[in-house]
Amino acid sequence: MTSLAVHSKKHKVCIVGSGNWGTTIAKVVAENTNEHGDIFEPEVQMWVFEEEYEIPKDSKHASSELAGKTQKLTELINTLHENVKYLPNIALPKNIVANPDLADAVKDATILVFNLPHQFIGRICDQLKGKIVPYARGISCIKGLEVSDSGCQLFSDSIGAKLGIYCGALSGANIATEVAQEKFSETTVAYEPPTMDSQQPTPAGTPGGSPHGSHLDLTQLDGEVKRQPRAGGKQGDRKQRLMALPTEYPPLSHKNMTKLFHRPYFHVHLINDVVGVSLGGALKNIVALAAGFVDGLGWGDNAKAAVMRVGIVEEVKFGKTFFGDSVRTATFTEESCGVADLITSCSGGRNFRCAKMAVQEGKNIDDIEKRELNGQKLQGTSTAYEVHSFLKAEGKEDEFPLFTAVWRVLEGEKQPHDIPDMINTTAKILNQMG
Ligand SMILES: NC(=O)c1ccc[n+]([C@@H]2O[C@H](COP(=O)([O-])OP(=O)(O)OC[C@H]3O[C@@H](n4cnc5c(N)ncnc54)[C@H](O)[C@@H]3O)[C@@H](O)[C@H]2O)c1
Ligand SMILES: O=P(O)(O)OC[C@H](O)CO
Repeated sequence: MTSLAVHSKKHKVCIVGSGNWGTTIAKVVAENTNEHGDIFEPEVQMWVFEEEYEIPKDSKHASSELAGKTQKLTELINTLHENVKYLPNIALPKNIVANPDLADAVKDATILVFNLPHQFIGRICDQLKGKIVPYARGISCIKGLEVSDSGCQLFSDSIGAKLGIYCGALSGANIATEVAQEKFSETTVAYEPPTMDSQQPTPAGTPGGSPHGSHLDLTQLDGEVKRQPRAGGKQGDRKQRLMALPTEYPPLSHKNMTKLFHRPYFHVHLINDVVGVSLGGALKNIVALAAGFVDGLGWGDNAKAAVMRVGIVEEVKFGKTFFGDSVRTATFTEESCGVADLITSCSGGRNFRCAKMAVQEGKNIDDIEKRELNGQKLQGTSTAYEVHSFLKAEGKEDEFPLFTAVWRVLEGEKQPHDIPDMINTTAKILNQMG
């Protein structure tokens, strides 16, 4: 059944963040807002943490009148239609507007896409309070976890709680530069629109939409998709208090959210397991460090496969232990945000590459990060510390030997060649057998 409703307003999108992935997602979204002018305003605001930047002498823009002295990054992006610092050599659609003023960038935006290194999001949310449209909806592309004295939270949950909005998650096997070059990849989006957002009727024969966590058929996406509240029920409870999207706007149904992110080269699978999507993206960064450590020793593919195997087991166990049974194992094994992201991250990701170089050169990984990444940020090192402090507080360090091993190596307590011993469950079993 198709709704014939005509909506007088269109959704305005703001990307909060403009790094390597932030700019790539801005490109994806801006291509789609141009194509779907019936749902979205074409212009996409991209908030930029302003900085001065000088175009390098080997850049194709070296002869530009902007070259030769430092310029504001926003001016460079808006003039050259390229993020010369964080996504060089990728042409950006002209409907992306780089904006250094956070409050101005989010003004009137009904869709907020959060995409910045996880260590900065708390402060950004503080600045956003009271500045956003109260019925805005969010998507977090952040790969990390918020660990505090009160426990461990998904960023989609903490953003939602701080801003009083519904926030879903997007994560997948997505090395930004490859996506920006329009090489084929897949991603996973967890988005459960609050009931009130789905103003179009549920298609006949699909009461309540698709089953929890399964792929969704695009032809059936106009209706609401229901999910059991997960352990703790925070999202479920909060959703009841959300402000309804005014009927002047097209519904933010699964179908319209898919139209925002899906490209011929970037395939979106919508599922309901926001916990699995978020944990896969956050925890694989720790595993990628372990893969880099053993590869840096020259131990070859079998060693890397071993830490990846243990890593995915610990990812699922972390979900089940701390977020309850509503986390689906299949999210880790079948979706792009699970094992596929683990594979790509342990092959060509920044965490993997920097960890490998650190071992090969006998240097500190933080120094390698500064030398190699030109301002981009590793997420695995801080996540390893954050997850360790959470596991320690829970008394469960021993139950996650790989996550703990990575922290020990980063701390200098252990060496990369100690990793096999630290994840050796056979030795433990033999000990127990006497
Ligand atoms: N790069 C990738 O390939 C990729 C792919 C998928 C997901 N992700 C995830 O997306 C998120 C964003 O990563 P990214 O690659 O866009 O970032 P990045 O690693 O390129 O980090 C640089 C960004 O951080 C910003 N920044 C620096 N200091 C800041 C501050 N004090 N406050 C606010 N911003 C500041 C910079 O302005 C720049 O925009 C991360 O969680 C990452 O794990 C990255
Ligand atoms: O480069 P990394 O290690 O931050 O990983 C990038 C993406 O998350 C891969 O999906």
